Amino acid sequence: MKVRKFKESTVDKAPTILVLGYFDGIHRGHQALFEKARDLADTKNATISVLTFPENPSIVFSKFNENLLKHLTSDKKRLQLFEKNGVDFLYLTDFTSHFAKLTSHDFIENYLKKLNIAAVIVGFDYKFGSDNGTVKALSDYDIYQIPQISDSNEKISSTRIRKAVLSGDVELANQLLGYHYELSGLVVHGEARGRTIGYPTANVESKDYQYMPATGVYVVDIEVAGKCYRGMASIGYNDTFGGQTKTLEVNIFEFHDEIYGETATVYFLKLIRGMVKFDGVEALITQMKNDEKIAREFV
Ligand SMILES: Cc1cc2nc3c(=O)[nH]c(=O)nc-3n(C[C@H](O)[C@H](O)[C@H](O)COP(=O)(O)O)c2cc1C
Ligand SMILES: Nc1ncnc2c1ncn2[C@@H]1O[C@H](COP(=O)(O)OP(=O)(O)O)[C@@H](O)[C@H]1O
Repeated sequence: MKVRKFKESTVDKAPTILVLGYFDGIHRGHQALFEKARDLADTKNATISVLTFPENPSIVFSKFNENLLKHLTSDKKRLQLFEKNGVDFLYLTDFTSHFAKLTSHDFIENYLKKLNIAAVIVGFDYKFGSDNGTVKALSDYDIYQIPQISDSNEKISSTRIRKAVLSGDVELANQLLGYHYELSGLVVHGEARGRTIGYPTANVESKDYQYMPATGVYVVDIEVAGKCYRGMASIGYNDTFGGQTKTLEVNIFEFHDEIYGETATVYFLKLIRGMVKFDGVEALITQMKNDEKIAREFV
């Protein structure tokens, strides 16, 4: 897959199936658009292109809050998902005040007409341009609008997945994403307490703007130095010890190595329970033994 800033001089000239949208998470609803794109690319002997934005368009329209910078995936994972879904060319354009003022007609003239389009694919609710143009504005193209995909009679959407992650329902998030919700980060030093209670934990600090699942204890898989292990994670303030900062920590099963400075990827599989402020360390250890049993048995 080639990733480019959208410019007339950088667009590929071969016939292409153009998929339009923002695609936070590239969830099962989004994946349906790419399935159609692959079908059409085969029959029309065309490439697949996506024209999208690196950041959330709401930044231009809404009062700022930090969540506007967050995504369901890291930038790296987002690229991997586009590639896995068959995208050949990813064209990025910044969603700015100037961009937001373009009408649907301007967008077609300045962007679509620069590409050699064999077909256009959009989602069921696609609107574009300052005039809120619909697919009718794209009727000069071979245009496909993909119907909404539901799960448990409810639309699959980035908003629904975001809510599931923030409430700790990572199983629902995973089911709607079609893959496991993940966070990557550097393994850093904590209080060096974990080893003294028989449960060393790799403290994972992410530099990506992503949603952190709700505080609690989770069954996870963790990838470190190219290998994947089962583990159990804690997200919280280590209330039992009066901790002040929120950490993501993973006790990794069948693992005995020093990994400070390594990059680890944590895949969230299931919420086990909420965080508890225990009266003493013994009660915490007893609870962690139980968490371990659940995490080891989870399939
Ligand atoms: C599976 C698991 C469950 C945990 N549950 C709790 C909990 O309920 N309450 C709590 O205060 N800390 C909990 N912790 C966090 C521990 O307090 C923390 O890992 C320990 O203090 C070590 O911290 P350190 O990495 O800074 O040395 C849990 C940690 C793990 C790995
Ligand atoms: N099974 C394991 N799970 C997690 N970390 C482990 C494990 N075995 C060894 N380690 C190492 O020990 C460190 C965690 O020990 P811990 O006492 O909790 O210290 P810290 O407070 O610095 O996290 C990890 O960062 C890692 O380098």
